[in-house]
Amino acid sequence: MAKEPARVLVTGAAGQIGYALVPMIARGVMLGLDQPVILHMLDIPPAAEALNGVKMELVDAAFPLLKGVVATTDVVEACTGVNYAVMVGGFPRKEGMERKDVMTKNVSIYKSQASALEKHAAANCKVLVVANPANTNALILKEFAPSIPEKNITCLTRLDHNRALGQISERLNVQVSDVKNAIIWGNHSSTQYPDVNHATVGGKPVRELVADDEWLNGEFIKTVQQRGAAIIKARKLSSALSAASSACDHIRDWVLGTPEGTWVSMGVYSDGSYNVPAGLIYSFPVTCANGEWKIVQGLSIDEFSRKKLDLTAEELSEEKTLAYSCLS
Ligand SMILES: NC(=O)c1ccc[n+]([C@@H]2O[C@H](COP(=O)([O-])OP(=O)(O)OC[C@H]3O[C@@H](n4cnc5c(N)ncnc54)[C@H](O)[C@@H]3O)[C@@H](O)[C@H]2O)c1
Ligand SMILES: O=C(O)C[C@H](O)C(=O)O
Repeated sequence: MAKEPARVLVTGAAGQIGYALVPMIARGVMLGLDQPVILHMLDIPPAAEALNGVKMELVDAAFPLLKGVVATTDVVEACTGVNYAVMVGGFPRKEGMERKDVMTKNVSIYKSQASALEKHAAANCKVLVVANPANTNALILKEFAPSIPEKNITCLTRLDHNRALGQISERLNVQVSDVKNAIIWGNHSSTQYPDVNHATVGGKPVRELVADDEWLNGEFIKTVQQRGAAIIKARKLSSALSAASSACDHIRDWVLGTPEGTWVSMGVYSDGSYNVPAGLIYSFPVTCANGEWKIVQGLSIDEFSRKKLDLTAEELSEEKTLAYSCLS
């Protein structure tokens, strides 16, 4: 029997990530090839015409899985009945800006959209925040939507995770699909810690295969941390196709499960695991089954890594304070 359509909200749908993301969702890349979808697309009034253009293209593409499109500038209409919410709406970082610079503009959006989601989304709606500062926007959304279970509110660090896999595959000249179990710890920012201490290729430790600790502890980390800025420098626009694709990876693995023996990175509400302060949205290694994520426990953390885990946690605590000061 055919499945009931799932309602998927994309905010900021007239923007560049939105434009890459909605056709992926309509093709089944996010929720599977047997899952019909109804897209709810939200943007702000100045983008209404462009949003309508995206809707026209979705109709023109005749996606078999797409059972309806709601394109609106009304946040209540956009949030009503949605099972998944991909929060992309906001102001992107431009060349020379740090993520903190977009804080003031973006956290207030997340406060007001939290209430709309809480009141109007379907019960058990799963939320993925993409817009920067992603971890802190997700935290604000969580705090201003207290009845949404905290396990349902996440942010995107899968792009950083995939970037780490990509860098290792290029360095070792192996298929990216053979590189497993990298970890992104912390903030989706330049303090994130891309950790390959537990990563493998064909079952062999990446650290042994690369055999160059200086590169792994230096250039590799920096490249992943700075990749967003490098894309902005090259394109004069921030990453979009890779962000959209990684958002699909994030939701797909969350809903359909991670493969046996594989973990991924997700920004989730910290429960204090690995001595990360509770009450932050922090990126951890997770496995997913039955629609729930679980932090991978028991990984060894050496002294080098400990410092990096703490540094990015400190930045997130500072962002939290700054976010609240922007809202008051
Ligand atoms: N977490 C990640 O890995 C990651 C990766 C890339 C980009 N990003 C972030 O994603 C966000 C979107 O990037 P983009 O390149 O698509 O930007 P964009 O400017 O092309 O699109 C953003 C869209 O959001 C809309 N918008 C603004 N305020 C809104 C509101 N209150 N409600 C609904 N929509 C609203 C804008 O009108 C615009 O259409 C940025 O914050 C960017 O920094 C995050
Ligand atoms: O770096 C940015 O501002 C854009 C995005 O977060 C990215 O990582 O590509």
